Amino acid sequence: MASFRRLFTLPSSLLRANISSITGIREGLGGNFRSYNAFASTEQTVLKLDEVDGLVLDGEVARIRGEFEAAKQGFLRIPETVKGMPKMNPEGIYVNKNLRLENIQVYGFDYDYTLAHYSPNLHRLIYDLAKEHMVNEFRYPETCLKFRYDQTFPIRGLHYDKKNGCLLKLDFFGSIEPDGCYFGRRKLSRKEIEQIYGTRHIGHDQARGLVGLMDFFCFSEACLLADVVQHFVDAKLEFDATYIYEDVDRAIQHVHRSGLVHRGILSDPYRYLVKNGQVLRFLTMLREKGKKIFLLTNSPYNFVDGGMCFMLEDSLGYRDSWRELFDVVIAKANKPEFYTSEHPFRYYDMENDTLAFNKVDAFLPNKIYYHGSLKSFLQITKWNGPEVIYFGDHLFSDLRGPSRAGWRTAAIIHELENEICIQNDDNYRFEQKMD
Ligand SMILES: Nc1nc2c(ncn2[C@@H]2O[C@H](COP(=O)(O)O)[C@@H](O)[C@H]2O)c(=O)[nH]1
Ligand SMILES: [Mg+2]
Repeated sequence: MASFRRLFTLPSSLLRANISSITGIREGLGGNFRSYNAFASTEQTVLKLDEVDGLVLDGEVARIRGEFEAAKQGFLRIPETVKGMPKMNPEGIYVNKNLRLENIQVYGFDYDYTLAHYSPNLHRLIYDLAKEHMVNEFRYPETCLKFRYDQTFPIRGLHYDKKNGCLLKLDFFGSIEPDGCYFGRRKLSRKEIEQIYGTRHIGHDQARGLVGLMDFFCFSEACLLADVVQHFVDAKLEFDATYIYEDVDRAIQHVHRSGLVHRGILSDPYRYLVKNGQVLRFLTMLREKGKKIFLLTNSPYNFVDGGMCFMLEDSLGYRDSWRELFDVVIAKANKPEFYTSEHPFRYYDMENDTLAFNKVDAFLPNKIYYHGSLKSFLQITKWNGPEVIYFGDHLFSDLRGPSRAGWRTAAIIHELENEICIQNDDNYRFEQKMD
């Protein structure tokens, strides 16, 4: 209805006339117009107006009808123009720089949220594990166990303000979005935002107290931060927003570093992992075209192996064959430091779950390597920056670091699919047209 209203820019006099007339008719004619919708049935309303003696003068009715017809014609013209605008493919690949794929000889992939995709159940798992850790290890009140992950709450790219305890959505220029400031689970009004921050713009000093929650894994953290703040607010207890951040962050780190989350995912892969047959088709096609392929992930090997076997089990011949798709597999790479450090690679012994001590000066097929650095990677592979493209989801770990190294990058932006669907929707397009 909102879009219809916007599109249908009736002159205010007409609107006023209609609304008051409808009221009059309702009162006067009892139930005749009970199901009236002020906008959907405007024409009907106007047609009836001149039949109601004494309510509106004939001249006024003619004027209203004229204005209505003009507005209606304007409305009818718009779809034709808008219809001509091409719709975008939500599953498409979009470029912001020219890229000749024939010049790309090497394809690199991140693992989590790039090759492997997860259901929202994963956020719930991380949230629950971290919450339990805070209660069991940091002695947060047992009532915190009642917290439930709310998948409608977080989005990517929020900032937590360690000084004030607010979650912020900043725009491109570093200003707080009007609807984008939450204290606990409560959205703050513009006035409240101004009381805390002075203006909507975040200055240098304030920015120092912000921590970015940049990737998909951070959804759980954002929600848990908000819920813990809300807990203290509800309990009318004083709290330090920095300590809340530190506790939540430590709990989240524990969940990842201890491998709790990885074991949780592999214990019930159907619940967490999303199978996608196109991945294998794409990798196979690259191999057939003679491209080199590498996997560079921060995840531990066993976790990646379990996930890849699960995702490709229906299409691959035998269990371990996914590794044959890759020329090089690097796990626990410690991105983004990988791009700037000088760490050597270590050979990972899959059988014994141990790391070898000897120097790595070649990548052998079907072997796994840990840690390392971009510098060693380039020395060993001799792959040139511009002939490499790296696919990833994380702004710093997968996009900024590699770009600085001269690689081409491809960002996996899940949100775009939904954004494009919204932008393709006629309601949205009509609204834009009228603004
Ligand atoms: N220690 C932390 N590990 C984290 C955190 N968030 C995610 N992760 C882990 O990183 C990898 C992501 O790997 P990639 O394939 O996308 O490079 C995955 O194993 C996560 O469990 C964190 O905040 N701290
Ligand atoms: Mg990733």
